[in-house]
Amino acid sequence: MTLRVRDAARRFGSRPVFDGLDLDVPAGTRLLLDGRNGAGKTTLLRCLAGTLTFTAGEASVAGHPAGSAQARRLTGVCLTPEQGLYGRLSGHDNLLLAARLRLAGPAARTAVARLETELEIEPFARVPTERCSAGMRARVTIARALLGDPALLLLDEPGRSLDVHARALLWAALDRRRDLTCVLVSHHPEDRDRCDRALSFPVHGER
Ligand SMILES: Nc1ncnc2c1ncn2[C@@H]1O[C@H](COP(=O)(O)OP(=O)(O)OP(=O)(O)O)[C@@H](O)[C@H]1O
Repeated sequence: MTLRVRDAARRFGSRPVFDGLDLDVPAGTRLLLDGRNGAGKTTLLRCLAGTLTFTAGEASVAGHPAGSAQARRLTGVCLTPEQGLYGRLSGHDNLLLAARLRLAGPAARTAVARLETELEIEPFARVPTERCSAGMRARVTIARALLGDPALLLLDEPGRSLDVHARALLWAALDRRRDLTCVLVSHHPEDRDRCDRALSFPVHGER
């Protein structure tokens, strides 16, 4: 089981966002999170990525507690597609920097080159990301999340800034990685058909 969540809850102050959440997501499954604005989708992704903790309950990635070093190594994260990049560095250098945290020198360069080709980043790969458009930065951020062949990919509205062609590139990249477990937030109706399951927010388990 790539992702397992047990009786998980998150609240902000006294306000519950979700509770009683149980999930079992096998390898290769695509799980869509949907629901209205503010319902808690991003909060769950952040808890799974380990940048936020659950108030109660627990989650694991391939048996490792979410947020642990082992789980983070297995998790590709793209929570803010246009952000989280070093603006003065090019997309290529951002990718290389991230790749070197996961892979040895030559393997890092090879992985970056492959993803630049796959997501057609080469035309703008050497431009500082602060001078790139939102869609260009989103493509670099998605490539960064795919570095090192993660077991779990967390995507928060990846199509927000992508044009039709870039959206097709993203889905083709996911199709090529059939063992990759993907949890994504999307408000695009066609993305529902590309996923195996959906979880609708708000989520409040049985009490
Ligand atoms: N750091 C925070 N402090 C307090 N409340 C927060 C914090 N982060 C999120 N919230 C609240 O938690 C709720 C869920 O937010 P979240 O971002 O998870 O929603 P979402 O389903 O992803 O929404 P959207 O579709 O608009 O992206 C919202 O009411 C939001 O105001």
